[in-house]
Amino acid sequence: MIIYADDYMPYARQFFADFGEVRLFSGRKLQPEQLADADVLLVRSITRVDPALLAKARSLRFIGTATIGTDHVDKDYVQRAGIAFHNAPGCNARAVVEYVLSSLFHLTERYQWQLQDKTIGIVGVGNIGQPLAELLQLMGCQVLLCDPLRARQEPDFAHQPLEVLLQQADVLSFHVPLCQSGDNATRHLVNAERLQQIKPDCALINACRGAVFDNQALLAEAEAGHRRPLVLDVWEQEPTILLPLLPYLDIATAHIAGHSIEGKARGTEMLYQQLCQQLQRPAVYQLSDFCPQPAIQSLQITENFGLPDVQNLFRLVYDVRRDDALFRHHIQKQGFDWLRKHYPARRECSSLQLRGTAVPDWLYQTGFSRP
Ligand SMILES: NC(=O)C1=CN([C@@H]2O[C@H](COP(=O)(O)OP(=O)(O)OC[C@H]3O[C@@H](n4cnc5c(N)ncnc54)[C@H](O)[C@@H]3O)[C@@H](O)[C@H]2O)C=CC1
Ligand SMILES: O=C(O)C(=O)[C@H](O)COP(=O)(O)O
Repeated sequence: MIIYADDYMPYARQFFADFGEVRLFSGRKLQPEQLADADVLLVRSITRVDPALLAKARSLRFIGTATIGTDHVDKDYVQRAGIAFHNAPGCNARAVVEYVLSSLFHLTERYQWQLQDKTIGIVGVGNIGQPLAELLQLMGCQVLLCDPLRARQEPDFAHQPLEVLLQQADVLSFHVPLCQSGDNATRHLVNAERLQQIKPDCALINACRGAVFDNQALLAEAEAGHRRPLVLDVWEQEPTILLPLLPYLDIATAHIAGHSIEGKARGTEMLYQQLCQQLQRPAVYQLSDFCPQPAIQSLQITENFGLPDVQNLFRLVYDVRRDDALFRHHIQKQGFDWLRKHYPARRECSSLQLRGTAVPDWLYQTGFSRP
C-alpha cells in the first residue's frame, strides 16, 4: 500500500508505516502525477483536494485530512469517485480554545478590562465554541451563543440571533466552518454592513477561516479611523495575506491557533484509527506512544492562589504574545508558510498537573490535569 502524507503531519511514519510505504509531500506542492499509485492520501488544510489533483489517481481508496475544517476538500467529488473521506473532528479544538483565552488575557491587559465584566459572543458553538463558552463561564464572563443550526435541532439550546450578539457583545469570537453559500453561509459573515451594526468598541476574534471576515472591510474601517480590538489567526487568501491590516491588529498569527503538539498529533491519530477501521485491522498505536514529555510536567499550587493568578498559570503553558511577536518579526522576509513550518513547540493545559491540597476544583475544570 502506498500512503502519501503531508510532511507536516506529526508521527505519520510512526502511525502508518505498518500499512506500507509512507511517502511525504509538501502540502502546497503535491502534483496529480504523484498520486498515480497512491492508495491513501493524508492532507492538511493547505492542500486543495479537487478533481484536478485527483485526475491521475487510479487506486485511491482513502482520503483523510488531519484537520477539523474540510473546506479545502471537494467532498461531493470524492464521494462520487467512491473514495472514503475522513476529517479529524475536534482534534485541535482545545488548542483553539487556549488561543482565544490567551488572546482575551492580552486584550484585558492592554485595554485594562476586567474579563468578568465582559459579554462575550460566540458564533458557532461546536467542538470549539462549546468548551470555549464553558471555560469563559467558569471564569465569570457573561456568554451569548449563536448557532442557528444547533438551535433548530436542540430545543433547549440557548441560541441568540446574530443581530443580538452584534448589538450586545463586547467581544465576538467566531468558530464556524467556512460555507460559501446557502442559508447558513459564513463567507464574509463579518462584512462592511455588519461592522456598522457591531458595537463600536467590540473586539473581534477570527480563529476559524479567513474568509469569514471580509479583510478589506476590516482594513477600510481601520483606515477610516475606527479602531477596535482585533485578533486574526486566519486570513483571506492565505498565504498571500492583506499585510496593510497588520498595524491595526492586537494579535496577528499565521493560522496556528490549533497547532499544539497534542492537537496536530491527535489529527494523525484519528486518521490512523479511521484507516484501521476501514481495513478492519486493530489500532495498535496511540498518541501517548509518540507524544514527548512536556518540559514542565507539574506545578505546586499554594493556598495563596486566587483568580488573578489564573492568567499567569495559563500563560505558563501558552502565551499567544510569543506567536504574535514571531509573526511581526518574520512575516515580511520569511512569509506565512515559513512561520507555520517553523512553529515552536506548544503544549496544551492538560500537559500540566497541578499539585497541592489547595487546588480549587474549578481550576481542574479549566483543563489542567490532576496528579
Ligand atoms: N485556526 C485554526 O487553527 C483552526 C480553525 N478551525 C476552524 O474552526 C471551525 C470550527 O471548528 P469546530 O468548532 O471544531 O467545528 P464544529 O463543526 O464542531 O462546529 C461548528 C459550529 O458552527 C455552527 N455553524 C455553522 N454555520 C453557522 C452560522 N452561519 N452561524 C452560526 N453557527 C454556525 C455549526 O452548527 C456548528 O455547531 C472549523 O470548521 C475550522 O474551519 C478549526 C481548528 C483549528
Ligand atoms: O483543523 C483545522 O481546521 C485547522 O485549521 C488546523 O488547525 C490548521 O490546519 P493546518 O493548516 O495545519 O492543516
